[in-house]
Amino acid sequence: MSEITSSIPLQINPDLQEERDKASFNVTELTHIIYGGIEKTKKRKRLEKLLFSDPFFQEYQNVRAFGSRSEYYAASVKKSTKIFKLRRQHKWTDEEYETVLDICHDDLALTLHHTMFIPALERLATEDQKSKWLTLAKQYKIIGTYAQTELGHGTYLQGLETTATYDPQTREFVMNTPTLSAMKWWPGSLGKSSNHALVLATLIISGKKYGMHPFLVQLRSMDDHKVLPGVRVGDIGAKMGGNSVDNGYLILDNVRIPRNNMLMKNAQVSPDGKFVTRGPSKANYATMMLIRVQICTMAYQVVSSGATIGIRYSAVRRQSKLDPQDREPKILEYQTQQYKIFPGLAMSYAFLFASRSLTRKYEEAFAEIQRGDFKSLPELHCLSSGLKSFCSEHSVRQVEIIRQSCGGHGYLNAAGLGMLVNAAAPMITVEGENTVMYLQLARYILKRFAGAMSGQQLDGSTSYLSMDPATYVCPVMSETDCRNLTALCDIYRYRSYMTVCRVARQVQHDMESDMPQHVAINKNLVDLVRAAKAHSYYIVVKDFVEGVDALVASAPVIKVLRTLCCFYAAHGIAEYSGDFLESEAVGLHQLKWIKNLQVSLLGEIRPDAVALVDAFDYHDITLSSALGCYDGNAYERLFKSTENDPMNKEEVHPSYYQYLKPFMEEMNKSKL
Ligand SMILES: CCCCCCCC/C=C\CCCCCCCCCCCCC/C=C/C(=O)SCCNC(=O)CCNC(=O)[C@H](O)C(C)(C)COP(=O)(O)OP(=O)(O)OC[C@H]1O[C@@H](n2cnc3c(N)ncnc32)[C@H](O)[C@@H]1OP(=O)(O)O
Ligand SMILES: Cc1cc2nc3c(=O)[nH]c(=O)nc-3n(C[C@H](O)[C@H](O)[C@H](O)COP(=O)(O)OP(=O)(O)OC[C@H]3O[C@@H](n4cnc5c(N)ncnc54)[C@H](O)[C@@H]3O)c2cc1C
Repeated sequence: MSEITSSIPLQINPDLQEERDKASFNVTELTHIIYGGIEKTKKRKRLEKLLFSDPFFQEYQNVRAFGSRSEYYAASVKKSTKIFKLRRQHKWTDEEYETVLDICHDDLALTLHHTMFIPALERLATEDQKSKWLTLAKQYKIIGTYAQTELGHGTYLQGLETTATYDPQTREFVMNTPTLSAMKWWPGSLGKSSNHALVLATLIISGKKYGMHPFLVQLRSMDDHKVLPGVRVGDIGAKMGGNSVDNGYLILDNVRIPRNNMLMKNAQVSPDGKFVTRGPSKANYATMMLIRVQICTMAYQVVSSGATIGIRYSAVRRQSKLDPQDREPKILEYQTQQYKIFPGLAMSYAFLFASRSLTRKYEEAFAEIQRGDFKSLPELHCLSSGLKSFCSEHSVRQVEIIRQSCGGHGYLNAAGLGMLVNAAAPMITVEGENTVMYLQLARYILKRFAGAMSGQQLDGSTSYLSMDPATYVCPVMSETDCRNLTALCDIYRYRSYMTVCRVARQVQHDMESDMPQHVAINKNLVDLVRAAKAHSYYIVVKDFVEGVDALVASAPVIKVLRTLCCFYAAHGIAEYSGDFLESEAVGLHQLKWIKNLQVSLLGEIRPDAVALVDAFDYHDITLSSALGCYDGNAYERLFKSTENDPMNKEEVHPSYYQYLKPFMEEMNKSKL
């Protein structure tokens, strides 16, 4: 009788325990640093316990893995309502609620209500409107979404075709999506869940257009959820990932809403149809900026989740031979495996520090904006656009590399990596497609560079553009200098400077050659994006170096983070060596030393790899991965996961009786 069972051993896989025993630092200390202190770690643990003591969260994993789209959506609505109820019951603060979203990896059907609808009301509504709509939204008496993108336009907001035409006779707006391409298309939680939507539409008064403004539109009856007259709404179909969310379409046909349903914090329409605006013209774009900042944090969560799975699995998987006399090694011993996974590990910590720094800047600027001071807005818009693009692009790419590094098992849903890649992929597109956002940053950098050239003293993230390039000497003079974090940061800064300088001069040259500005810009778009990427890379490295330098922690924790930071910077130089050489930020000697360092750091990180991902402290249910579980019993968990597979419900699948049996009978009878 076979001894193979699907029970999970109670003990930790010894291969994983061995890794934990040899860590050079205290994992709990690093966990507290990651979560902002011991109290926050404790609070998160309390919330995890509260959530995951409910068996529903375990069952939810099965529906997600094996249910139909409709079952998955229904389970996710249930999950959303459970969490909303708990939020009210326990009077969670916004911060506690954010923590719950992180713990759940946020695949909530009703996610848009909290991530965009409420923040948009907070930013775009007047105090009077807030006391009505925001209160209702926070009490879940209305459920809403943010409906901006249309079938024909997502990026180019001036091209949006939805109209809100003011009728002074009735003091109402008449909402229309007049063409096929005007229908709203994509908004999350729109198709089936929301009964209200914040619709972004072009305001028209007496035939004149006044730009894009937000309008609160009721879509469904509050009694029976039926769609209201003049409204057509539905789900846009299955996606690559994120299928718990009902991204929807919306057609509006002469839907009338009261004048007060235009959110009027930034612009007002008086009862007699006078338009008045205050603040900058882009004030209505505020919600998008908030989410761009949050996407950087999500990118950290995505890549750190991927690194946790990849590293734990690589520590328990044994394959092939290194020493012919020895047993098969853990695949984590292979230098190539480290080379595939450790960049994601280092990136996790880089993005942790960068997203923290960006969030702090956002909060400071937001407080100023609330006081009517908009001076930080352009810098924040460009910084958040660049970092949103950089962090999403790099994290999604890195998690896919980690998925591949797990061999065949990485391809199984039970590994959790495919789902992670597919769920995270839209970070590249949402809240401004990455190329477009990089170009927003490039436009800002070019202006700042021109300012610096004309003698302006720059401040903020672009202050380095006033440097005198003639004073630059590569700060790496010897192989040991390569470990100097400030020197590595200087190399990134100079590479960015030169990349910006080159494209700025090229654009200027093209325009002086009588090329129209838009032609000159389009001719240089690739290099403009390159400049924005170089600037973003510099900012991330700088934030990482400064974050580690400012840390108050034990020597072993600082040492391991400095090693990771050094690896992150060295790896980037090696990976984009062409750019660094071309900009003369490094010479061939320095490049060789840095590449040597990059590879030798793999061996230095290796003994702490498991401890460094343990420090992220992800709950098994959060990670949702047979390969990445804390106990390292990957094979048992893979086998266990097959129990829930509906394919294994019956010994003989119904398709046998329907198709295979008659086919076999026919074949057996055949004389051919
Ligand atoms: C959701 C929570 C999740 C939590 C996760 C927790 C854990 C996760 C871990 C693991 C699990 C895996 C899952 C991962 C999660 C992945 C989830 C992904 C889904 C998230 C769902 C999000 C919902 C998405 C919502 C949306 O997408 S809403 C729609 C967003 N749309 C856009 O962003 C449109 C982009 N376009 C624009 O912003 C603009 O049109 C433009 C391109 C910037 C140009 O603007 P335009 O007005 O047309 O241009 P100009 O007139 O030329 O003006 C330019 C001028 O304005 C300045 N400007 C532009 N924008 C701003 C601004 N926002 N603020 C300030 N200034 C601005 C610009 O700089 C120019 O200035 P100058 O003229 O001075 O140069
Ligand atoms: C999962 C998901 C959830 C979403 N949720 C919401 C939501 O809740 N609410 C909402 O309103 N929207 C939502 N969206 C829509 C999203 O905001 C848009 O898809 C996004 O802004 C990109 O716009 P687009 O689709 O028009 O892309 P396009 O602009 O059509 O991009 C296509 C290509 O054209 C290029 N391009 C476009 N313009 C330029 C330019 N000026 N210069 C150079 N290249 C350019 C882009 O780089 C890209 O390669 C969601 C989308 C997804 C995928």
